[in-house]
Amino acid sequence: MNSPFLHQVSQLLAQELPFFVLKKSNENRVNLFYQSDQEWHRTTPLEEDYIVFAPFLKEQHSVYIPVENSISFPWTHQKVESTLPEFDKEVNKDEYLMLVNKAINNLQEGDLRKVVLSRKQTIKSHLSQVKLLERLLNLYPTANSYFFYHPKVGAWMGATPELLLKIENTTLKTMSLAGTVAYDGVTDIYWGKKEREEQQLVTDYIVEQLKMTNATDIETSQPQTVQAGAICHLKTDIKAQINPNDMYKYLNALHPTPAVCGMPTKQALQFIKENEGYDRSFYTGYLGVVNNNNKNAEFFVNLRCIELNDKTATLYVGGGITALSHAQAEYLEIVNKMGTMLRVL
Ligand SMILES: C=C(O[C@@H]1C=C(C(=O)O)C=C[C@H]1O)C(=O)O
Repeated sequence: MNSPFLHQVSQLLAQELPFFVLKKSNENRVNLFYQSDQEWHRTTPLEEDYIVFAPFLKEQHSVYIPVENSISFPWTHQKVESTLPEFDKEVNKDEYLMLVNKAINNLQEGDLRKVVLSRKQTIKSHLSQVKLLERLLNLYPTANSYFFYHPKVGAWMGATPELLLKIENTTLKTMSLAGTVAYDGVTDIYWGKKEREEQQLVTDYIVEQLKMTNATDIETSQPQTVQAGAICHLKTDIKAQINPNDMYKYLNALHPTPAVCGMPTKQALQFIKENEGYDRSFYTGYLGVVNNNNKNAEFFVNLRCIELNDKTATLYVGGGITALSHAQAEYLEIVNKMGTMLRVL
């Protein structure tokens, strides 16, 4: 059963040692990586394998965990209560509507074509961190679920549908994920113009960025609907051939994609910094495992995530705004997205 894994996690938390848990989509194993001291590694470790937990802003520090110890445990999914708890939907609502309307004006007039705007909300949480992790893993078997802890940085967890970058020898895989509707039992969805254009913009950007890194044989799939918990997104798979020694070149070229920042990147970043009103920290950053001196690596975008503090959890959610957006609909979208992590709490 799952208790040896959960026991190990609670010991690491009690000892205040940095660790990272990853259960990839549809896998029946959960991987635990941990460090035996409390040092905050701010540069890439010399070890062959390491964890990266990176913030949204490139000027902020990532956290690296050299993989000195790693254990893979079997995970048996168990049914858990998953009703949406009561929560105050009005918190920050007016601020968000104002922010989105300001962005829409800007998008209709200036050079900005898309900007992703988010908000955060802090909620009381009575469950222990280990219990929350157990619920997360049981609730979202098809997501990429993670838990990150570092005594000098804090604890974060999430269930993300978005791959930022996967490198396997000379093959690179990524995806363009944007466009959101509530899932109501069917994935045969008619996507509107706003969503289709917004997602295509992300695909085009990724392909252009890959071309600039000299990746070759770039292939894109047809956009398709994917379900992520109670919502659906539009996704295009992208594949290319690369030189695995240049992993950081590709990572830098892709992050942050217009799926989490906007387009053009510089103007979108400026709009976010000047108007969002808080530091996103690790939300919309990325996380993952690097093996074998960068030859194999996999990074996910840090979405549908929470930051855990003593008895509170801070949820972060956002959505892409374009000139075709309606503020009220965008607000409903982020409320829906909040449901993913609220069901865990
Ligand atoms: C920014 C988030 O999600 C991103 C924005 C999306 C959208 O605007 O439709 C969809 C998927 C993600 O790329 C989030 O969930 O917080």
